[in-house]
Amino acid sequence: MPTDPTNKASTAAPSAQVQSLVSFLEHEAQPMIVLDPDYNILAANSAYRRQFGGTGKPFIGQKCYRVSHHYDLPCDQAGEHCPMKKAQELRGPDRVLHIHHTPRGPEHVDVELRPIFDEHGAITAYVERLSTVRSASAQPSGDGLVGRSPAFNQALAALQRVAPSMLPVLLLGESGTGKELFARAVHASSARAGGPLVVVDCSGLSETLFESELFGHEKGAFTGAAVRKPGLVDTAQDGTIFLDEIGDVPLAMQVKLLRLIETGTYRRVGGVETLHANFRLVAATHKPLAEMVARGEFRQDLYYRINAFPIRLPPLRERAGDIALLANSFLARPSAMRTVSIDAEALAQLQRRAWPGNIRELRNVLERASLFADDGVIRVAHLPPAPAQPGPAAQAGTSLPAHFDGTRSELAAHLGISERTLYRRLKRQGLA
Ligand SMILES: Nc1ncnc2c1ncn2[C@@H]1O[C@H](COP(=O)(O)OP(=O)(O)OP(=O)(O)O)[C@@H](O)[C@H]1O
Repeated sequence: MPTDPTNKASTAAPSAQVQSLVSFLEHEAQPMIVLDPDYNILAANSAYRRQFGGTGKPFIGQKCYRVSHHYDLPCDQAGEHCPMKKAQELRGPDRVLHIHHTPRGPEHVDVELRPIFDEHGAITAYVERLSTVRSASAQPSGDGLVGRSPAFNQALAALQRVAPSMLPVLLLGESGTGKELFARAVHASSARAGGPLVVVDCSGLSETLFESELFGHEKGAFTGAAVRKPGLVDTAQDGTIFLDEIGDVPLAMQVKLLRLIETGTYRRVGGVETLHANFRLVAATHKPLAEMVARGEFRQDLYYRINAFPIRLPPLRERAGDIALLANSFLARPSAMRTVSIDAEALAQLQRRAWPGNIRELRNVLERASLFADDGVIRVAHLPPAPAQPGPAAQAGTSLPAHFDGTRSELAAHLGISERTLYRRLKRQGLA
């Protein structure tokens, strides 16, 4: 196999078995390396050399944990999951999501390791296949999901597993934790990425409105139905439907939703024809659905259907390690009118806050602070005063001010919550 001379280092000559493996892997489209059982990289195929080999540093003969992580110890001794350890124990393949150093900076990489056995059943080598994860960024990025903390990586690893399947996904997380962004990433990482993604906000929709929005209606189905209207299920053919705040679907509608999911069929309002749906379901809620089932507020059968693959999205306070990365991402957004940075003291203060409004609140605080940063640097003085740490009850539902002079969207921005969430809360308090 032709190897880059700069990447050669002294290592034992690979066995004939490993040599034939290497030539077999050379023209695989995905980056692959061959490792000995002592973590040494024996060979890399051309796709690996192209994608990961451009640092100018040698990697053949080097330890995999040095090259990919700049660690001096194997991953498991550095507090991470080591797929080689696991593959050795299982005597089979293991897969893990890691952040690797690459010529482009840190990147999320999906790593799969397979052991290679000799005729006596001993492991002689491992083949590692690497796929760069495109649905999230481990360095500041102008758009999409960013994050690299263990709590974020866990949710991302789950997303990577489920996205290519047709399984329904349930995203569970507080307001502003990125449920919609995750739903978009599930769609974009699936085989349906070329199809539509239809977002349905289930909160604030009455039963009849929900039904006609979802299933559409025939001409004359009800007063005002002057023409036949296709429903969101029609629009989502060959794509994904994202049911946001599924916990708000009225009980009577839950039966129809269940039938749609179970049989893949539905009828327009006022129609007799049975239509066939073809969509992948992603649902989200900030509500404790299991408790709602116990209280009879949510149908158990529907819950089991949608809960096939739950992913918990961590609140920002559980991923404070991502605050600098998120802040630098928001400050680098193309919407920013000029380049603004944040000083270390202001950043440290942001890292100590509780963030009941999660990432949305962080984004709003930074946008506001940018307007005060006349010399292009956000300092502590530009941040809104840190609110007293709220108790758990207050955290569950940011309390609304008694009086506010401004529009609904200004009030939402002021509270660091979405307009949708504000509407829900106003409704709950009988104000909407
Ligand atoms: N991991 C992330 N990286 C970058 N931006 C993020 C991330 N997660 C969320 N955001 C941003 O935070 C804001 C809130 O995200 P999103 O609307 O997806 O949250 P949500 O959980 O659906 O909120 P709600 O329940 O209130 O509708 C958006 O501006 C989104 O772009």
